Amino acid sequence: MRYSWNVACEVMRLAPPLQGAFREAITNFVFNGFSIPKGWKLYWSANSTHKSPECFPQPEKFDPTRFEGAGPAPYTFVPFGGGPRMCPGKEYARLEILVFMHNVVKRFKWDKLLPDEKIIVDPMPMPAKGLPVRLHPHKP
Ligand code: HEM
Repeated sequence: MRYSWNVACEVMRLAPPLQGAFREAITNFVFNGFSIPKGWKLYWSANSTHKSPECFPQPEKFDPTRFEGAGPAPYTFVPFGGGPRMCPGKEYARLEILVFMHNVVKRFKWDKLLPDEKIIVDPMPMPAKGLPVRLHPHKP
């Protein structure tokens, strides 16, 4: 299910379920010309890294092939964070997502009832009206 996971990753790139999180600087350092003192709280943003054209050419384009081969450079695709505090539920989430996708795709064709439904971020991205769909079983 490599392609399915590439599709799921591309969805999480464009709409990361968690926008980012906080860290504390453990030493003084300079980043992009900004001096960050030890002890400062920092916010790392999955959303802005995922939309950077340097990391992801044509960042607004939905393209699961970005994840083929070696895939994105380390620490550019971070829906589950990175480093020692990276999400410990990543593999469980992957299993759940793939099982869900497999069952929906194998059993149903589906239509969105609200084609232009907006996504609201509060603080997680969610379809504004709960994503109502009509399911059509492949085998009635
Ligand atoms: C699509 C699903 C999920 C996404 C996108 C996600 C994302 C994240 C992110 C971005 C972090 C912060 C990592 C960091 O600070 O570097 C995190 C932390 C965490 N996640 Fe998840 N997560 C998901 C599912 C889960 C599941 C299913 C579980 C448990 C069964 C879980 C448990 C945790 C825990 C306990 C932490 C805190 C880890 C720590 O601070 O050491 N997550 N997750």
